[in-house]
Amino acid sequence: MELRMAVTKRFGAFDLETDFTTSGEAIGVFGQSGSGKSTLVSLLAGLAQPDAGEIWLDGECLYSSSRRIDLPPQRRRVGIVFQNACLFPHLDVEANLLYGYRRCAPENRSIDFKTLIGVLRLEELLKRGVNRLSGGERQRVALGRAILANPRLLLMDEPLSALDDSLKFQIITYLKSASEEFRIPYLFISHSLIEVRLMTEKVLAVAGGRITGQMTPEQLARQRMGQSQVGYINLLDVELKRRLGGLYAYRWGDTELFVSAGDDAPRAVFELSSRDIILFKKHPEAISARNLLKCTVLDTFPSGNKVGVELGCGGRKLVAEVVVQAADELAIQARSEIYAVVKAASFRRLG
Ligand SMILES: Nc1ncnc2c1ncn2[C@@H]1O[C@H](COP(=O)(O)OP(=O)(O)OP(=O)(O)O)[C@@H](O)[C@H]1O
Repeated sequence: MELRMAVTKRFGAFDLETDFTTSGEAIGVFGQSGSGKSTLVSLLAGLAQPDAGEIWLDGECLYSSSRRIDLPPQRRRVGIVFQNACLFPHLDVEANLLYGYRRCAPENRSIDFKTLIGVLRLEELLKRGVNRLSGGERQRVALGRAILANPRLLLMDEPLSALDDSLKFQIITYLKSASEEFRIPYLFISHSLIEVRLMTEKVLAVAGGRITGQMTPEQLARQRMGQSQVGYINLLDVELKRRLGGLYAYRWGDTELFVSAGDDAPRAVFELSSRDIILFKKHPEAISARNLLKCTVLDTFPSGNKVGVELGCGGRKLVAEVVVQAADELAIQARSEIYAVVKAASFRRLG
């Protein structure tokens, strides 16, 4: 997918002005509340009109003020999933889904209904009224309806914001697998850095109605680490090995991690703040913390008044942070060996 948006739009005191080109299959739009993310979505989908400029999607002009082009929403082939599923309350799940098909020109109806309901696990819900669905089920139906219209681009505008944390991370799996299965690229709009890191491979950062940069989610996370209350959040994808009394042992790359907040699910994602990792130059003796990880320093980078330390650990990476004096005392530099110590209680389960 290739998108170019060079547009201006003024709403009272707020003015949006963008001039960017981006390409990819999983792109994030990240910014604080009021930065202009939803305005971008509306302009791209044709729900609002720019004051001036041009919008191009995959080589087709959707909007041009100078050439007087303004394709109506249904001809843009851009699907949207909003924060609140916006389903038709008087229709059941199946009828809501089939509405997506009706929005699609017959020559573009290439999404197989059965495959879709399989991917989104909606088989059992087809005859249910949408008012009797949970928040997560409603979002799966909204996603299915948008996909059945076979859009060339799916806009997901804060699709997880209205969901509980535990549900959010289940829905992420559906969003990603449906987009991959049906090869539909997406723009994922969110003010949550964690969501953007889990969902996208490239991010457009938005602030005050401007695109302030394009970067990888990892670069964005490091950029924001210094200003964040919680430092850098490591995301660890783990597999359950065994239970040990009150602890759970997980495989993370080639490393075994001991976690107190585990459960019996075979796979999980845990968060670990860079501030909960203590670094030792030498192997410490007799410690109460359950995780002692032998690491190699891969990189160091400034982060506010601290130093970010990227560690290689059993084939995976972790980011820790230390104050400048500690970095000097420990002589932390690329390729040096170091021990990272983490308490079993420092991991927080996502989902
Ligand atoms: N239809 C409108 N009329 C007047 N002002 C609007 C309209 N739509 C958006 N705005 C204003 O434009 C600015 C950007 O809003 P927008 O919804 O795009 O931000 P956002 O980044 O999506 O925020 P949020 O994450 O809270 O949804 C806000 O100041 C908002 O009040």
